[in-house]
Amino acid sequence: MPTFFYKMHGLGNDFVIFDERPGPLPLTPARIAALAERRRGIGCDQLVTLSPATRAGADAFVRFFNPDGSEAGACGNASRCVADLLWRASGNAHPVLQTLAGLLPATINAPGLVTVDMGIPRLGWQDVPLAAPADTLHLPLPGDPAALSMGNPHATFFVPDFAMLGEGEGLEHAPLFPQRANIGFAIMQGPARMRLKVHERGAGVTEACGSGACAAVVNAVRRGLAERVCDVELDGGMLRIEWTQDDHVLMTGPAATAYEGTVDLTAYPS
Ligand SMILES: N[C@H](CCC[C@H](N)C(=O)O)C(=O)O
Repeated sequence: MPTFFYKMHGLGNDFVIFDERPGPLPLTPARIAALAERRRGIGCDQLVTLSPATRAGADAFVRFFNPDGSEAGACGNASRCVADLLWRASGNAHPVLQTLAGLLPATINAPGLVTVDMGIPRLGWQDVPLAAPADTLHLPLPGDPAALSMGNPHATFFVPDFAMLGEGEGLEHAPLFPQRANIGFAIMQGPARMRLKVHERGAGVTEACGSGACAAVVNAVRRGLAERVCDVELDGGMLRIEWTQDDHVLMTGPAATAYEGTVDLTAYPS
């Protein structure tokens, strides 16, 4: 029985998206991992599902799964893609995504150019979360990172170059991060621009990380390194991030459909 899916990406951070609003699909962590695998499966950085919204005002309940089968509370690039998908289906240029991180209002600025309100950054050590009390602006780790949650855990290292990138795997699993963490490496290029690479939790280094860009800008502002509106250059392209005066993080960038297809889910291990 073929199951329809969308293959989309935000700056090369790519997604397989299943719409379960008509009915639930037999997706298990093992099957998600198999579908995300780039040789024997479809291949993606995250697998995304849409389900019927359970909160008033939301258009869909959106869940994000890493290639290792773990679930993430937020995914910025996929949120832009889902907003674009919802708009194309409904004509509503202001879709609202229900996620584990909360309700995310989106705006379709133009076809393929989307702003998502990623919500309020959580700055407390218990919010990230960390394994023990700590100043989230200066974690007790070599390299002195800052940390926060955008609904998923992020640590940001402010660095002169990307020599530390290979340490991302070990840092993701540091004991300080009981739920692991996404590890960002940011090179400031002025108060309104940074270059960022992210080793993503459960996925490794990706071409772009939307929630990581949000986290990096908020952490840079907290450190006095950036203004509240900052352009973030990732390997896959540019995002514009604004940490508003009322504490919301707005992320603006592209969303693209690569192709649509069908897959026999039962052909994959459950
Ligand atoms: N790997 C992340 C989820 C995907 C985040 C990234 N693709 C984005 O655009 O925000 C985590 O486990 O928290």
